[in-house]
Amino acid sequence: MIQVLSVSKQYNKQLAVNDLSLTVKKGSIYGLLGSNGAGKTSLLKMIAGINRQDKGTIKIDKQPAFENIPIKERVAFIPDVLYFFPQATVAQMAAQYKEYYPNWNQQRFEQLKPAFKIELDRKVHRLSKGMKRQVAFWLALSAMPDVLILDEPIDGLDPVMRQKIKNLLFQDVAEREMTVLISSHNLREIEDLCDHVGIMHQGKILIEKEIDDLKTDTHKVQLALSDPSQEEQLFNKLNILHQEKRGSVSLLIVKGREDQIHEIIHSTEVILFDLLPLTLEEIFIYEMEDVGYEIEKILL
Ligand SMILES: Nc1ncnc2c1ncn2[C@@H]1O[C@H](COP(=O)(O)OP(=O)(O)OP(=O)(O)O)[C@@H](O)[C@H]1O
Repeated sequence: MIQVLSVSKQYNKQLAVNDLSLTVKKGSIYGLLGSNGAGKTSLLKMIAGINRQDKGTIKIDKQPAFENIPIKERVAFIPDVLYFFPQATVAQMAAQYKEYYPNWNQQRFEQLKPAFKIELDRKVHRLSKGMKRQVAFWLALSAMPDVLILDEPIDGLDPVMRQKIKNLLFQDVAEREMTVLISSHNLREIEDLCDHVGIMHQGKILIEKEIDDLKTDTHKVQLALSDPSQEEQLFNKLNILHQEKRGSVSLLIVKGREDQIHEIIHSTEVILFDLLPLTLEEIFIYEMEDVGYEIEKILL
């Protein structure tokens, strides 16, 4: 479990992380979304125990994260800019990981070989960008971490490899309750992976949601009433996030249980009534509109 409490980080005059709190439960996959410069990398480096926060506390399984060797041995971090030892081959990098991570699983490393199809004697710095990223995943997953922190991990991976890696992550989460924190600019890239999503902006988490709740809780409603004068009274009974009018048809984004929305709307005579699911992207856009932020760029 990752617990971040009131954490701030400043570089010279630049406040990168601003009094931020966040919890990632054991065995869950948390997607941290945010535009360029939102503070994602700064936060992940502190959680990975590489950088120290100026204020607040960061704990992994109740232990402080910063430079805590027993904790770092159970945490794997794949940064946005990858680092491998100069001139090292894949096999040599694996040997280094084996030294560092007590839970390194050589059998798993061998088992994953066909998934990545990269020869062990290849020098990592000569591999393509996407292949380097594959090696980073191969090593991290063979280290059997309890916590996996991924900074923009999908960048440079082809669609087949993205799917393979997503499946491997799901497997580790399901089988041994690995906890995953993953940052991205793009909701679509990670929405099928995460069970929680938080949106970060200017060093703060603006909104944080459990995906299953969101999808069952927010709906798009198209509606036309026989008697339009009853609209206001009806709308007051609904929890409306967004509302627009197209001719005589109202388009509403409504929060609440589907059966309750049906019951409220059918208390009035309707000419047209449709209740449709929303994409996660739409839900965030409407939710953010509700708190007054323009968030579309992060979500597209
Ligand atoms: N080492 C550093 N020295 C000075 N400023 C820094 C340093 N690292 C980050 N910053 C600043 O902190 C802010 C947050 O940067 P950070 O890299 O954490 O954002 P990010 O959300 O990961 O961005 P991106 O999506 O573009 O990678 C930015 O304004 C950045 O310029």
